Amino acid sequence: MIPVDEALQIVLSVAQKLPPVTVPLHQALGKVLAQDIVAPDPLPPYPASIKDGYAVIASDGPGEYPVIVESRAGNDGLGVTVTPGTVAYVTTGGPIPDGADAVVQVEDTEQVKAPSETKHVKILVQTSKGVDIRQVGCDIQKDAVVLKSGERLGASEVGLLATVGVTMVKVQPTPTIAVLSTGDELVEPTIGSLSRGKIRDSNRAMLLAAAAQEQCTVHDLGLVGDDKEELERVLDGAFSSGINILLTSGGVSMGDKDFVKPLLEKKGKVHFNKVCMKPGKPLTFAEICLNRAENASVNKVLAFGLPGNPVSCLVCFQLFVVPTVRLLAGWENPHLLRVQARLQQSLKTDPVRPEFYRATIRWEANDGSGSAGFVAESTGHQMSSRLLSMKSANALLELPASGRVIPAGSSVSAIVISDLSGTPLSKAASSYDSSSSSTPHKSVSNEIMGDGSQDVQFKVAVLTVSDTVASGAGPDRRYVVAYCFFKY
Ligand SMILES: Nc1nc2c(c(=O)[nH]1)N[C@H]1C(S)=C(S)[C@@H](COP(=O)(O)OP(=O)(O)OC[C@H]3O[C@@H](n4cnc5c(N)ncnc54)[C@H](O)[C@@H]3O)O[C@H]1N2
Ligand code: MOO
Repeated sequence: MIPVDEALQIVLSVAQKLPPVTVPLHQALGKVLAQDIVAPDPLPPYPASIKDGYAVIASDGPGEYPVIVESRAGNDGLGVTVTPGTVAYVTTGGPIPDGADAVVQVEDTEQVKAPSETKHVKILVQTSKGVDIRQVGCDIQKDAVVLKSGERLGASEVGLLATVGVTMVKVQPTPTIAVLSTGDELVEPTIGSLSRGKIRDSNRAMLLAAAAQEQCTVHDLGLVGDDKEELERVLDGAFSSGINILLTSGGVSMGDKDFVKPLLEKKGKVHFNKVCMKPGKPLTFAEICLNRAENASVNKVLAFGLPGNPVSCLVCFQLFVVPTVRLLAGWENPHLLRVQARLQQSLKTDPVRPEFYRATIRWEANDGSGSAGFVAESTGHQMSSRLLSMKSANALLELPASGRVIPAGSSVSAIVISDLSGTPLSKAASSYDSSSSSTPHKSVSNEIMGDGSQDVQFKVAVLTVSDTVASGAGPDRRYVVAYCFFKY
């Protein structure tokens, strides 16, 4: 049995970043950039109005002026010059016509009954040069590096790519993962009534979901019985199909039909086959090198023999496979986030194996120490067969092996295993006290959860409404909004 840190170090030293690929913008979300992105033009590309109002010459001061042109977002004011004693109507984002050097917002003006055909307006305030004008390049300068190789692309980064006109982008791909379950006791989840000795396969669906959550491309290799030849045939097929990672579940312990380990030994190099951890002791890791005839390049498959117990299986996925996926996908730091959390109840530790204890952590204004911090609540009985203990867990508490009891209130290291933005709110933060406020507002989360339904689905349509964009004169950032609704 090797320690967890050592095992993870081995895995990460064997794993290698995948070669970059070029993808269209809509496939870039969540990927790591493999090139610097330079702005080919400034933003705004022309001096633009910050307000709906009138472009003026500041030194003209308050008074009544003819409106010589209307420069809406788009190109309406092109070729017209504002001369002393005249103004131009402008809308937010619209180009400032030549000659004007400030904008007076509509609220500081008054419409004048037209003395002639030309519209007139009364400017009520004294402004000064540059007011309410975005100068060329004030948001992004021409030739500025807006994104650097190695940065991960979220919604705002996708928006920046769109802004600078990058529609094909070089990124690190995410790995392709194949998943299979082994065990004669397993039947497909579609089976309604179970015959004696049979259970439904939870791990394959779970691992496929977990891999998809990490943005991997997934291959379902199905269910394989405890049949060595059949298992070897499926493994061979998987290895030659161009996958980066193979995940098997079950068949890695000491049973007479645990064929995964001997087969991985036959196919490649097994780096370790037991890790000192609870749960997950029989975790096996192997490196399979394949010479692919077409280009003679060596293709490497990282194979994880995950334990069959569902909790052990998913804990090993989190602790070992997630950092591996991140490394392959080019993350600078592939390690999982750790925070400190205070125990809500005392916990007995294992005398031999460090334990990764399933817990729900949440932020409290007073974590019990008098200061703000995370508190950790147990998800209940920690048997490695009890997947319910994993259900609401957003952290794995790292409990060192000592056999002793860690008292409630102690601060322990918690490995974050899910997006903390979904973390339950503390009572104080989530409750809406109607007596203390006359505002009829309720938090959205309270409203959604109030009727007990968590399965609320939203359909979101995103539309850009802009003359500037429609005329091709400005960037369309609807991707930024659209991608905010993707889970990744
Ligand atoms: N003599 C020993 N026996 C065991 C040891 C040991 O050290 N010596 N280790 C135990 C530990 S710890 C674990 S964890 C399990 C892991 O065993 P395997 O990885 O070989 O898994 P199986 O024996 O195939 O299954 C274990 C358990 O999980 C259920 N299972 C398996 N696959 C699935 C699936 N896809 N979906 C749902 N449930 C699944 C299976 O029915 C068993 O109940 O070994 C201990 N034994
Ligand atoms: O090591 Mo096992 O995964 O405890 O049940």
